[in-house]
Amino acid sequence: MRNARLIYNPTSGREEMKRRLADILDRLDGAGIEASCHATTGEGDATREAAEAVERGYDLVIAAGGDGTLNEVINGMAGKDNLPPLGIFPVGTTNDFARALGISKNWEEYCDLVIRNQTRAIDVGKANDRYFINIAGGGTLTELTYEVPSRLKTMIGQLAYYLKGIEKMVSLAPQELMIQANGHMPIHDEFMLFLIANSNSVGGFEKLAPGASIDDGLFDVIALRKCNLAEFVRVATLALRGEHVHDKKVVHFRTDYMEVVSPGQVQLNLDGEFGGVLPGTFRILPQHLRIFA
Ligand SMILES: Nc1ncnc2c1ncn2[C@@H]1O[C@H](COP(=O)(O)OP(=O)(O)OP(=O)(O)O)[C@@H](O)[C@H]1O
Repeated sequence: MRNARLIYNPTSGREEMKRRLADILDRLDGAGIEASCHATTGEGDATREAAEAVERGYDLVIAAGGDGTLNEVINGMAGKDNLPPLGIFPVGTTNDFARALGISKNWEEYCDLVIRNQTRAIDVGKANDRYFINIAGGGTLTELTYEVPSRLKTMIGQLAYYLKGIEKMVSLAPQELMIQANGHMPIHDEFMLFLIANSNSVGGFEKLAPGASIDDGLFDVIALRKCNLAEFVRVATLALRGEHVHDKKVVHFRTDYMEVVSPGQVQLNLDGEFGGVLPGTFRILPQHLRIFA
């Protein structure tokens, strides 16, 4: 018998977990996995529960929700020793990470994968004292992720960001950044945004970090230098096809550690959530977490 802790957000997406819960528990139980459940009540709850689940020595943890819930669960688990593997039921409005890992939305198939104990180890990013799995970003343009309405994202995916980006560019000021990365010369310039990608699925833009791999022990860093609206439209259009990385306005490199500072106030975005402000140190924890996938 394996014991599991299932942490789910009852409000995620179309409240799917409320309908599915009994069936999921049944299927796991039938295969010798006894799961106890916790329905989250609000912000921060999933983090506390996940940390406790690790401390109490559960054999596995399952997070059910959207990227917000998953980010909270990862923040409760990462950094600890003897981590149990993590399962993900992607029932949120945005499920970028599950998409990046090819995790099935079919709950029966996914239960069977958990039952078979089929896992892969993935890198986890650490930004100052917080963790992320998809992406860390900074610069005014990254605020897009808060501004594009969920419904629009679901309907038209990456096009929603593209359109909002163009709309926002009109009022945007670049920010001065100093970037120091392991294995690279320091860079000091004005940037519209910088992205530190761990996976290649970012807000529906699957080609934003086209070469990023979730288990290579490296971040793919993409930064857009100061540019005007016409240049932005060119780069954004190239980004739809993953060809922006060769543009002269784009800085692209791989690293396992970097520091970013700015004389201005630059907000950080971690997996789509507000993540504090610069200065930031970004470190990769290679293959830190096993995921059922
Ligand atoms: N019971 C609850 N009621 C309201 N909010 C909650 C509850 N439990 C958790 N939350 C919060 O809801 C946030 C979003 O959840 P999640 O990502 O699972 O859903 P989602 O449907 O994908 O949402 P989003 O519209 O943000 O993509 C979480 O970060 C969490 O802080």
